[in-house]
Amino acid sequence: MNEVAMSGKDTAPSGWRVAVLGGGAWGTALALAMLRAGHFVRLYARDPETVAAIDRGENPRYLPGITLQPGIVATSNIQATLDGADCVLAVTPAQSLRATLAAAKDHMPAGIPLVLCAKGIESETGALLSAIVEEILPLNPVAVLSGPSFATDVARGLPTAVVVAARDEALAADLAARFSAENLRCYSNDDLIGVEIGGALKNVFAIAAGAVTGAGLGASAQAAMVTRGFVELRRIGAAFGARPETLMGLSGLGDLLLTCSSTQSRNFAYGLALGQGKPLAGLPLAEGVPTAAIAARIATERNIDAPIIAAVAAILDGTITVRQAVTALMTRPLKTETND
Ligand SMILES: NC(=O)C1=CN([C@@H]2O[C@H](COP(=O)(O)OP(=O)(O)OC[C@H]3O[C@@H](n4cnc5c(N)ncnc54)[C@H](O)[C@@H]3O)[C@@H](O)[C@H]2O)C=CC1
Ligand SMILES: O=C(CO)COP(=O)(O)O
Repeated sequence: MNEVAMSGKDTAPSGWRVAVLGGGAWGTALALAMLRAGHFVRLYARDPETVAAIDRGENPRYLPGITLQPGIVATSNIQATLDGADCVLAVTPAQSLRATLAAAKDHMPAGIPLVLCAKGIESETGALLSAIVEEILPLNPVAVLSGPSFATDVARGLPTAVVVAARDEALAADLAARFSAENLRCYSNDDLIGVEIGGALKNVFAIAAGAVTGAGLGASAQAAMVTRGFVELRRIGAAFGARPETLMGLSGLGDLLLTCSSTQSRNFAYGLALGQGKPLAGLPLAEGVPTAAIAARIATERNIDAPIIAAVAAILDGTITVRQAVTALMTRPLKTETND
């Protein structure tokens, strides 16, 4: 039976014209969240079938079983989506962000905020997604929305807390206030890089957590991996200038807690299949796959000790098995517990 997405705020949509780029699970869920927060929502999906489905009030490919509340204006015309927008949410996968922004560039109203909702690092260049926005759209302030938030939970209107970050504290606070609704609580943060890195790297450890579970290594191994993984996340974050306390928050620790413990996470599910030796072809998007390889390269280049990230990258490129990775991690020279 279909479950009707709940409506949060009762306010008439006197709000912003919000343009959502991306008609997948997260783009559609955020479009619903923006409707509930009182905004007018246009959504760009490149696939006409997705547009037709959203017009019918569903997105069965990406959000099966969820009925969309009316109000999302979907189109495959990116210019029409962006025309007159007050704010843009970029919700295509990290490795597609550059292409999405290139398509948006000529139609982007100057000065309006671009809110990154994808989680990853560009695998070819090692660029953070915010750097790609600043390169392609230098006239648009960049913000990031991140934190523990499964698209299906948000689409169903279940209580969720996220963080909205921008370098300009006032912009972050304004966006957080405008995006919040009864069941979406948005905190603000001026540590753009910290919030971005937390979301990008947690996916790598979600894959590792899934692999540990899939290989039947036990709950103790799982806890050890997530804890030591969090140390690696903070080391890489520090190298990019993230504030340590940011990574203790929703984007970072919060998202690790969620995605390292739930088969609802596509990254965890990907790792689970890896650990069980099951086929990987055809699995849904797992952003941690391309990000693991580039994060491992960044760690090597910057001389950051990140053995779990290196192990995930090596498992994914087929150099070692999950079992071999675990043996290598367990037999590293003993050392003092350093947590930074
Ligand atoms: N699904 C979730 O629960 C959450 C996802 N995210 C992040 O949001 C991002 C998107 O994820 P999902 O929407 O879940 O993925 P998805 O796989 O459900 O959908 C991705 C959508 O992007 C479209 N797309 C891909 N390349 C494109 C391009 N070049 N131009 C236009 N459209 C393109 C696809 O056609 C598809 O509609 C990822 O970085 C993910 O980590 C963040 C929080 C929650
Ligand atoms: O980022 C997410 C929840 O915060 C979604 O995680 P997955 O992409 O692993 O499903």
